[in-house]
Amino acid sequence: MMREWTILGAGALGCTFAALLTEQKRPVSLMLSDRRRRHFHPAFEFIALNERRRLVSPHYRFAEQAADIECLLVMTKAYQVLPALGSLRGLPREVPVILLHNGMGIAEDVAKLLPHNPLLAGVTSHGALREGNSQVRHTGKGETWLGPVNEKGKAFSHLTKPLASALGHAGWSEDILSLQRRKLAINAVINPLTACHNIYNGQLSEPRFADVVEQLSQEVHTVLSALGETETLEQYRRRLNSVIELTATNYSSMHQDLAHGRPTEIDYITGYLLKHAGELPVPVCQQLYQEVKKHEGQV
Ligand SMILES: NC(=O)C1=CN([C@@H]2O[C@H](COP(=O)(O)OP(=O)(O)OC[C@H]3O[C@@H](n4cnc5c(N)ncnc54)[C@H](OP(=O)(O)O)[C@@H]3O)[C@@H](O)[C@H]2O)C=CC1
Ligand SMILES: CC(C)(CO)C(=O)C(=O)O
Repeated sequence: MMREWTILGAGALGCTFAALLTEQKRPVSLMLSDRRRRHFHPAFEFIALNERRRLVSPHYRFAEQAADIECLLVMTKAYQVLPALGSLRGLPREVPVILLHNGMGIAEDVAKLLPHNPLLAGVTSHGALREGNSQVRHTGKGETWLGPVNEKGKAFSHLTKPLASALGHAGWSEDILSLQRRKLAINAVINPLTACHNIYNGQLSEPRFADVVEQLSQEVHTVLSALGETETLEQYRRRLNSVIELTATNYSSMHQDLAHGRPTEIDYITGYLLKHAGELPVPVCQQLYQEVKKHEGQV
């Protein structure tokens, strides 16, 4: 039986996944927030990497239709995950729930909220941008990894198959926590620095940022190592530099969030590190956290 994918969070990434899944004739529905109830477009325009444009018309659902969900991909911002899932009364307990947001620390609360559901997490390096109310651009193709958060989640590795054919790549990792930490390690340097200094990612390679990038990388690496991460500082530095190079002309998501007056995901990136630092000194993380919070408060 072909399972219908329900995507909770019809934003840049959610619409991009919906467009790529429908292209493979996979049944998809987009679950919209309450505020869209009165004004949603029946279709959105998807601009593919090759500039080809097409209209995508998935099924639309609202929270009260949670009982019909077969497989749930959660693609809201990190701070929206718990309120969004909390409104899904009647979600069947056998439905797998896959969390695809940036940052960490939410899966633990979701496990308490939905103790019976198979719970999975994922990381993706696809890029997507909203260009208007009903227009979404796919900006970069990347890898997507899923893995189990709880015991029941372990039975769902087969979900990577339809995702791989739609997205170009999807893999399964029993240690998804490690992949999330590695993504967080990148975001914890690039995102707050680019947001606070109002620069694009590539500018972090300029000599004026060398010291702060180095100090911040060491702090991030120390905290994540204490949490069990095995990547060496040297391997991490190389990975970070390569992401800075590959995304040199991008504005990071945190930069864009601040620039558009939206809340950021800082609590689940730098905030997660601060929460787990214990006695470890993390002065640069602390300072950047406060600075981003201050900017958020001003918007
Ligand atoms: N965009 C990208 O390139 C990438 C994003 N990510 C991560 O993926 C996540 C999503 O990012 P992105 O798509 O850019 O974010 P967006 O802000 O574009 O999308 C989030 C969507 O979630 C919706 N939403 C919020 N609350 C609810 C709710 N209660 N019920 C239903 N829908 C809800 C919002 O709806 P509304 O507009 O109505 O408020 C919005 O459409 C983030 O964690 C991001 O860091 C990861 C890799 C790449
Ligand atoms: C990798 C990076 C930093 C690319 O901009 C990103 O994931 C983000 O902006 O959130």
